[in-house]
Amino acid sequence: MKDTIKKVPGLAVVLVGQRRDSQTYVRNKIKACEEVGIRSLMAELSEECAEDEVLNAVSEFNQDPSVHGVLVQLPLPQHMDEDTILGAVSLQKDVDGFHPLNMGNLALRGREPLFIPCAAKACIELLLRSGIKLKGKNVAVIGRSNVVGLPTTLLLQRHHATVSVVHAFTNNPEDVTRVADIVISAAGVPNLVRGSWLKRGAIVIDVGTNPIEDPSLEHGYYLRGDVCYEEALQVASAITPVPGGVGPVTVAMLLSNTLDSAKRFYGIS
Ligand SMILES: NC(=O)C1=CN([C@@H]2O[C@H](COP(=O)(O)OP(=O)(O)OC[C@H]3O[C@@H](n4cnc5c(N)ncnc54)[C@H](OP(=O)(O)O)[C@@H]3O)[C@@H](O)[C@H]2O)C=CC1
Ligand SMILES: Nc1nc(=O)c2c([nH]1)NC[C@@H]1CN(c3ccc(C(=O)N[C@@H](CCC(=O)O)C(=O)O)cc3)C=[N+]21
Repeated sequence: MKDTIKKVPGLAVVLVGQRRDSQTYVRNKIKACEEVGIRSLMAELSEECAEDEVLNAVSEFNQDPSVHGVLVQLPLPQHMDEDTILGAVSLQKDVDGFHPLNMGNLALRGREPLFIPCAAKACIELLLRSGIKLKGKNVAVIGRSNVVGLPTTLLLQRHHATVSVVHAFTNNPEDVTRVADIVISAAGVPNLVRGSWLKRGAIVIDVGTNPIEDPSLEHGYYLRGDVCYEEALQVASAITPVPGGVGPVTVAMLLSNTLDSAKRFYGIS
């Protein structure tokens, strides 16, 4: 009996600062952990704290044998070096997949990362579970960040899709998206993707989760995706909404990565 109690998966979250959207996302992650029986721990640090305090929190979680996943919620305050902090997370506990070695292994053929970043994994999972084949498909990915765009592109290529990447300096992005079978948007710009940007029958995955301030609401904001949903709905054959689309699946992927990590730790296949 004691043995089973010991084998509970554990996720530790480091949250720096008071951003309301980050607090909500972290709360969602912790609530999801509770629902499935993953133990969650949290270190909350102030916006003004020193980088060393964040590194100390990460280091403590790295060494805690009851913790199998360590996640540093992004964005970090401006005065902190994201690379240093993400690189300090134990490779074996990097359930976000943002450690440079995990990202490098995702990019290199013949190598397997220990963890795949959750939002990228969510996009692929949504497509595959909907019966959509990726091999040979033309996919436009809007965004090339380390968090979403880049790992999504790398993962799509692993599934043999032909990927075109659109970013802030792309001229006429609609010319790229209009020939795509699948459009995945992760730009962080509300209503960027219009109906006219899409080929008829295209499949649209909207990763954008953009808080729009509205003081009259309880949380002080509501969420909008990157895609003009009403317009896209007229053209697309399938589309994910915001909220209630990629976000909750991203959280599910985090739980899945944490479980995989705990199994690896305990030697369970
Ligand atoms: N649903 C979920 O689970 C998750 C949602 N998100 C959401 O996804 C969005 C993107 O997040 P993240 O990648 O961290 O954001 P970043 O700001 O780090 O990256 C945005 C990317 O989009 C590109 N971009 C910005 N504006 C435009 C534009 N007008 N046209 C084309 N490309 C543009 C940027 O290009 P350049 O590189 O040239 O600057 C950059 O590559 C956000 O709304 C975020 O909240 C993020 C993580 C998980
Ligand atoms: N280290 C790190 N890892 C991340 O994975 C990470 C991050 N930092 N920083 C910010 C982005 C954003 N992100 C979301 C996760 C869940 C929802 C989510 O659950 N959204 C719900 C609703 C949210 C709400 O209730 O307001 C939905 O879309 O339906 C959204 C966005 C993870 N990110």
